[in-house]
Amino acid sequence: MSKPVKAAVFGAGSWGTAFGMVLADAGCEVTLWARRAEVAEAVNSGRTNPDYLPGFELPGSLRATTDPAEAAAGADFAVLSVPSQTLRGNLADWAPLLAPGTVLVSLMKGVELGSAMRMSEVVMDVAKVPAERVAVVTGPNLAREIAARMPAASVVACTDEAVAQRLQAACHTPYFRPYTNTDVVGCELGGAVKNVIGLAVGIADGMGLGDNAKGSLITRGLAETTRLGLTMGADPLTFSGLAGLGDLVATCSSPLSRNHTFGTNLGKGMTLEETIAVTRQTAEGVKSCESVLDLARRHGVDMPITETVVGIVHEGKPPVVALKELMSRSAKPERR
Ligand SMILES: NC(=O)c1ccc[n+]([C@@H]2O[C@H](COP(=O)([O-])OP(=O)(O)OC[C@H]3O[C@@H](n4cnc5c(N)ncnc54)[C@H](O)[C@@H]3O)[C@@H](O)[C@H]2O)c1
Ligand SMILES: O=P(O)(O)OC[C@H](O)CO
Repeated sequence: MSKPVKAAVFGAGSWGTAFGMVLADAGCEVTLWARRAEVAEAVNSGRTNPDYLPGFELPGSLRATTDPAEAAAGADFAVLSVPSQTLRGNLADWAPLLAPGTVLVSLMKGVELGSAMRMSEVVMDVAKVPAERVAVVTGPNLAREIAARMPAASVVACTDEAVAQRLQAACHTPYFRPYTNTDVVGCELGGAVKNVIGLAVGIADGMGLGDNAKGSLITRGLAETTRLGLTMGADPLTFSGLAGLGDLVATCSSPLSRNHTFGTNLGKGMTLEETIAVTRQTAEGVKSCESVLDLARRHGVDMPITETVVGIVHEGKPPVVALKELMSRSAKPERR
């Protein structure tokens, strides 16, 4: 009998815990690193994570620890699931603990502020590993639905298809269907920009702008994501797949999305401070809208919806003013 695949999941928030369940259900030996002892204790003795996934029973084979060395020991995959803006600092501590063959897997959907790096680039930079040792999991994967073992498809991306296939096998369950993709750039951009578009759609929903506005924002959001992706060397077909359209649809239509909900609260008239105060989990688009816009400007790409979101979230622009500006941009052909 072959020995079970070992996975370390760093980050016991909603997605780290839910993806840890997926890996455990797929037959992996999973150790979850939690920042707080009470979270590790709840996972180990109560099989729950009440702070992030209340009401879900975790598999007995999912163990937790606060010791990163214990989690990292012998891991085939080191799965990273912390907020994008803290990854660099966290990974600097964890990378020395990993064995030379460990594949680093990013679950994160953000772009680093300041450097405008995608998460796989931050991983390569900090852990000093080549692209073939870094994989990305992305797609329409709302953590609470996955934790309820509701059906979902996903994308496992790595420049080395054999590595993507190994990870695919390690996380394939009857309810979680991962597809491989070698377009890491496109997959990561799809995940990061959909959070920004999710904010925009949430704002529109909060303002009561209707479903035509929602459809228009999703479609034009995908257009600006694709424009950026093409300039950065991504495969345009990635954006009509799970990492692009699939994730946009899930995020922009679900009350479970933190980005969508954050936007809805802003659109209803809450201030930024009030919205932050009621948001208990990571809404990546709030910070990444600025780094995505930075990335777009570095590549000379026009991203009007992203720019509008930055205006509302970071520059105090009232949503009604931002809407007027967006709608009064000069007329143009759809495909340019
Ligand atoms: N929740 C989802 O449905 C979902 C699905 C797909 C992808 N993602 C992505 O996964 C990533 C993680 O999101 P999440 O939903 O698990 O977030 P979360 O807010 O639920 O959990 C974040 C985790 O990171 C930890 N953390 C926060 N600051 C930290 C720090 N400075 N150092 C170390 N740990 C820290 C928290 O304790 C928590 O365990 C994000 O990039 C998100 O976009 C989330
Ligand atoms: O809750 P959100 O907005 O971070 O979205 C979660 C996932 O990325 C959906 O695929």
